[in-house]
Amino acid sequence: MTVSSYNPADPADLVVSVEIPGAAGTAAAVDRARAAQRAWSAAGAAARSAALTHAAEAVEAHAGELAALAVREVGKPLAEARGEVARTAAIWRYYAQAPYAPSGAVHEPAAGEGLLLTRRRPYGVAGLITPWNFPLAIPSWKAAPALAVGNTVVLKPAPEGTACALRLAELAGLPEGVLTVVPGGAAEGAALVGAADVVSFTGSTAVGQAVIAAGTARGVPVQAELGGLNAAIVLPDADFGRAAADLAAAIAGYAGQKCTATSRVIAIGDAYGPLVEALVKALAATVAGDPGDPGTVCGPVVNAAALVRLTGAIDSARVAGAEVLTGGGRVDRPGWFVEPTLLAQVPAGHPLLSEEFFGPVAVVLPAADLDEAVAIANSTPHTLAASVHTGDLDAALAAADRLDAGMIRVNAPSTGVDFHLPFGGTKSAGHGAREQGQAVLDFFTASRTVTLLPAGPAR
Ligand SMILES: NC(=O)C1=CN([C@@H]2O[C@H](COP(=O)(O)OP(=O)(O)OC[C@H]3O[C@@H](n4cnc5c(N)ncnc54)[C@H](OP(=O)(O)O)[C@@H]3O)[C@@H](O)[C@H]2O)C=CC1
Ligand SMILES: O=C(O)CCC(=O)C(=O)O
Repeated sequence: MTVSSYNPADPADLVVSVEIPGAAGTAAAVDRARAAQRAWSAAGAAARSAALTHAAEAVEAHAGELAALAVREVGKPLAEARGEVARTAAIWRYYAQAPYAPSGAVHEPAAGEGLLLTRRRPYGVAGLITPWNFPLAIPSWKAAPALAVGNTVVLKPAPEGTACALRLAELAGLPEGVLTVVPGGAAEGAALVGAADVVSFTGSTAVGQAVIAAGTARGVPVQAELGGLNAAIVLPDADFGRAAADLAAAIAGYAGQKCTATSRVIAIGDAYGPLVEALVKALAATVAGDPGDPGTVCGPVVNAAALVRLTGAIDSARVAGAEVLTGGGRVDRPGWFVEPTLLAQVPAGHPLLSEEFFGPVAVVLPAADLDEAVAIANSTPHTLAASVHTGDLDAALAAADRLDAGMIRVNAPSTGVDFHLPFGGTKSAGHGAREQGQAVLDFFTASRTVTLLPAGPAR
């Protein structure tokens, strides 16, 4: 059996087709990773740091090639693909410092002599299941911290991002068994969850819940970053031109295929009219088309199924009485392209208001005041990211305090978060420890408490 990926802008272009190992082959890859783990952990901080630095340098040295591969394999517009490559190198460099970070603390005993130590130890093999939308950065922000603290890694990328993951691992050039890519689909993913010592997943809510259940039943730690139904709140005092530019980027950048993309725009009071006018203009002016063109903002969606799902949702909303303010159809060119789209008056109960669609499509909703806007934003289990647009810092902080979203950006697109801070959502948007930053180093290690008493005869 094989897995293949195709160019979303030119579906006749087969990017890669590789053999997949099946469940047994995946379990064998985990065994090999487990055999390599002791030496990797024992190699010491300097060796692991040097290996991660080498990975960063290799990514930088092949930046143009990797960006072109992301354009071709997942349809990421060139400017964003270049940004993702730079972010990928920065992630490996950032975690190259982690092996030198303190791995615990020293405490005084509650009574008597001795020493109490806490020490973080690697679990063994980290099983990583990654999506196609950040085919270089997400594998890196899971693998680099897992490796830094002494785990070895088996990575199962989404089929659509297979070539990117394979090339990334090749360039990283880590010792045999330390970073293994297992191409494949659900069988390989499930086998990895069934064998790894710690599991990190990013993808859809439905698959994530299956991964959480399977990993938790085995008693291994599971971290899952799942879908978002992200809200942007615009107050009447906002600069509508600036807010519209930020929102258009968050709705249509990379065709809305980011878990942090904005899909609900909530305009408070008098903001509604001018904001809608500015946003329609900004979305209509968004450059949609060839992802290889450096000026393109909105490329194709990832595959034919995504195209059908998105155009079907827009059509069904229209039939149910929604108004299409801009876009609403396919971009007139071969490939899987959807126009940047804004809808108003989407009736309550329509799936666009409750499900992650992962496309360049948003709905605009009115709210009487900040209380109502926050209530609308929080009225979903998929609370990952949010943005607030206002010149009133007090209002922004009040909103940030009350929004359920795990990541809130003020006067900025909801997308584009920093890699050195905790990343994740609340409710159904996330499970387990946060990704990224220093927080994830705890996730990839188990704490040991060690009590040391003086040797010799009892005193
Ligand atoms: N939060 C985010 O960043 C992302 C969210 N998504 C959301 O998910 C939707 C579907 O995208 P998709 O890429 O198919 O993501 P999925 O979550 O459906 O799949 C992710 C990966 O998990 C594999 N898998 C399927 N079943 C299992 C299982 N039981 N155990 C372990 N692994 C399994 C899939 O294999 P196979 O492909 O063979 O099913 C795939 O490789 C998108 O439209 C979007 O809404 C997608 C990407 C990122
Ligand atoms: O918006 C970002 O910077 C990151 C988005 C992301 O991690 C995702 O879509 O999975």
